[in-house]
Amino acid sequence: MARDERLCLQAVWKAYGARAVLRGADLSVSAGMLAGVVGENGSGKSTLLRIAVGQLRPDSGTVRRFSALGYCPQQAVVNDTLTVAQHLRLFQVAYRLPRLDHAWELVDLLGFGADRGTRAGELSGGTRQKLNLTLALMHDPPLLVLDEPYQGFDWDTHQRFWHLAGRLRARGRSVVVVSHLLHDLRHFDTVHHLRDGRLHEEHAEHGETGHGEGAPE
Ligand SMILES: Nc1ncnc2c1ncn2[C@@H]1O[C@H](COP(=O)(O)OP(=O)(O)OP(=O)(O)O)[C@@H](O)[C@H]1O
Repeated sequence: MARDERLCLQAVWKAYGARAVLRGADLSVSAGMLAGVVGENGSGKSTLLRIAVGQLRPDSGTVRRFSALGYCPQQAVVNDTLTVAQHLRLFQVAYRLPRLDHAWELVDLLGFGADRGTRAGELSGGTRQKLNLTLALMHDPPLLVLDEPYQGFDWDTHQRFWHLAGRLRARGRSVVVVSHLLHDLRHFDTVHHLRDGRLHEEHAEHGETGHGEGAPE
């Protein structure tokens, strides 16, 4: 095990019927690391993340997690009949959190406090995604696995997300993000390109997150 490793996938294979999606994928993420997973549509990024968090079993290979995690799935898993505030209280119980201060800070940072009393089924797509992300982050776990977490975010919120990711990294959290956006690659410490079922690490030019993005604290 590498020093401070939080997540380790080795030789992971996964097929759906005859279609082999993952063919020996390896991924290692350490503490304080912001890792990007990129690849074409259908290359298997969500499959890889679902295996990484234990939602899906690989056909073969090993998956090891060395800490609690927060998972933001591509599709928000929320109950349309519950309000934003009710979701936070429900997850407070699930995560056994004494307080919701951090959760409400995230709501403020992502800018959807005005929707605290709105039912999830009546939220806009972007705001629903803000709730999805808040539910993954509110217990402040050491490992975060985020599948296109900013879908539908406006530009300002998108920038705030990267500022937040930079703060998490600075506090030693490990963050894995699936991204489609070329201009986001500069934020990552390592970029892992999923191609033909395997991850190819490409060296990030520079990690800029948290350094002068201009988003407020
Ligand atoms: N439950 C499933 N049953 C059968 N095939 C599946 C299933 N889930 C995914 N697939 C197929 O596996 C391949 C990889 O899907 P996956 O969602 O992991 O890709 P992705 O890289 O996340 O795609 P996108 O960029 O479009 O989100 C696709 O061809 C998809 O159709």
